[in-house]
Amino acid sequence: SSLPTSTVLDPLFLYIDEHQNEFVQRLGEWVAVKSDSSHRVHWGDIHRILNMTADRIKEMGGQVEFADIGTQQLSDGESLARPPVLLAQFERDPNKPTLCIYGHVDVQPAKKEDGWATDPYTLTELNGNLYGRGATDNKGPVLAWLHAVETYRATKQEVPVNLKFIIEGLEEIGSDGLDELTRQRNESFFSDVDYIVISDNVWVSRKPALTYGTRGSSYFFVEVEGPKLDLHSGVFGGSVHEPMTDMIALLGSLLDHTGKILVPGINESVAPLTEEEKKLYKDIHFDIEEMKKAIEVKSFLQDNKEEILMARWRYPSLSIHGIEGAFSDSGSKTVIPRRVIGKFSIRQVPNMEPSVVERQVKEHLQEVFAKQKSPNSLKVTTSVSAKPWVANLNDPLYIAGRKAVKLVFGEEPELIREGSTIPIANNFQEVTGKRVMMLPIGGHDDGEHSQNEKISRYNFIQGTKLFAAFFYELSKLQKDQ
Ligand SMILES: NCC(=O)N[C@@H](Cc1c[nH]cn1)C(=O)O
Ligand SMILES: [Zn+2]
Ligand SMILES: [Zn+2]
Repeated sequence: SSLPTSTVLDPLFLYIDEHQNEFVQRLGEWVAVKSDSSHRVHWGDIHRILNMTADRIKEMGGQVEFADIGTQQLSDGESLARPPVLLAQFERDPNKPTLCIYGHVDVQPAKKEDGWATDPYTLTELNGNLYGRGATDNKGPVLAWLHAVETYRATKQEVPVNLKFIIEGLEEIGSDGLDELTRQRNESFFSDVDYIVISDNVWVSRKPALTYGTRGSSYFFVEVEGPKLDLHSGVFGGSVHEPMTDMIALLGSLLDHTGKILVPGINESVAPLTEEEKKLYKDIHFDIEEMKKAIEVKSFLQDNKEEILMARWRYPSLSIHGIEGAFSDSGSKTVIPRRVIGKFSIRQVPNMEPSVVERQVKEHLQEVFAKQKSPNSLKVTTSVSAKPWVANLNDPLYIAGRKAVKLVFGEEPELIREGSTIPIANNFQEVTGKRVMMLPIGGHDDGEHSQNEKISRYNFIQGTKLFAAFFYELSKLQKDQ
């Protein structure tokens, strides 16, 4: 509309402020659903949260479809039907641009005994923060989008863009099946989409941000199998090749104490740093001391802000996550585990190619294992295989994002990248050819994947306003062109 901005947005912002307790309550209902995708026992809860999402969309007049995405091969050898992907759309006006919003409603695992201060599945408000698994990753932001739509409807204003939603339940384990669905629906669901926006990451400081890059990821399982049963270390220690000893040699060969990946070929494929790119890091707000305090570490692997951010965003990293089968309870069991599975992942950046990285890692591990001269068996498998994503910052989508941030937060957004992975981001951009932007609302200290994950009430509510303002700015973009 040609109405002044404040005439359109003020009633929306007022509604959001006045209904914030309902919005928080709804987030509580969503957080209470244990939709942890890492284990099949919780997949029923993924179906439940997808149904709850569909119900909200239907209540607001949207049409929903549950798209089948096949079966998942599980680590125990069985296969299981994947929870479907929720595709939704609202009434279409050919004169409006079409925005497709992607999000996920599955979560990382969480147990109170991992060290949470509150029950992870009971949303708990403390000092302005809403604690609970999925509060920021990614139930809070998905709900904020839906609340932005609700706000337009409740204040009797037309949503100024056509809206589509893609909501999935397997993001945290790599979004398997969604790439294929994207290809299948490229000529149908995606054909009239102009823009794709994702809000599944966090700011890097107290300043709001727009995100133009994410790292890719490959996840590795290294299995070493030896004796038929676990053995007594007093009887067999010193006379058998222990699977765990092989495992330590394998995992210990992957990176050095500076964080440098030692797998041959990996670092050589990283895109060189240009002077222009280097400049982008200078003005980013990132307080090293505050971050050290927040996560209680004495130092980082790098010494200055630019190097820390580059290590997070534009260089690869390798993290070792765990060893399945290793004795990990408290106490002092004197066992030789018969079979152990090491788990690690490599975050990837332009111009790395996951399939090449996976081959390089397998060859490296086989070489190290051969030197062990062990009779045990080695098996290396992979999952996730997600490419990095980088957008063009000059895309008009970023102009609308900038304006919306300015309207709600009164300041320019920081232009940032993200160290974590949205597996489908690159796929959306490459397969559909549509413009993709990330518009985060989570705070820099939200602790995604950690104990005590949270989103602040401020970010959740201002984030809802940001999304409402973004619809408006996106529609103006088209008219101004
Ligand atoms: N908020 C995005 C996110 O946390 N994504 C996961 C995706 C992933 C990568 N490997 C397995 N899952 C992440 O860990 O980055
Ligand atoms: Zn996420
Ligand atoms: Zn996540």
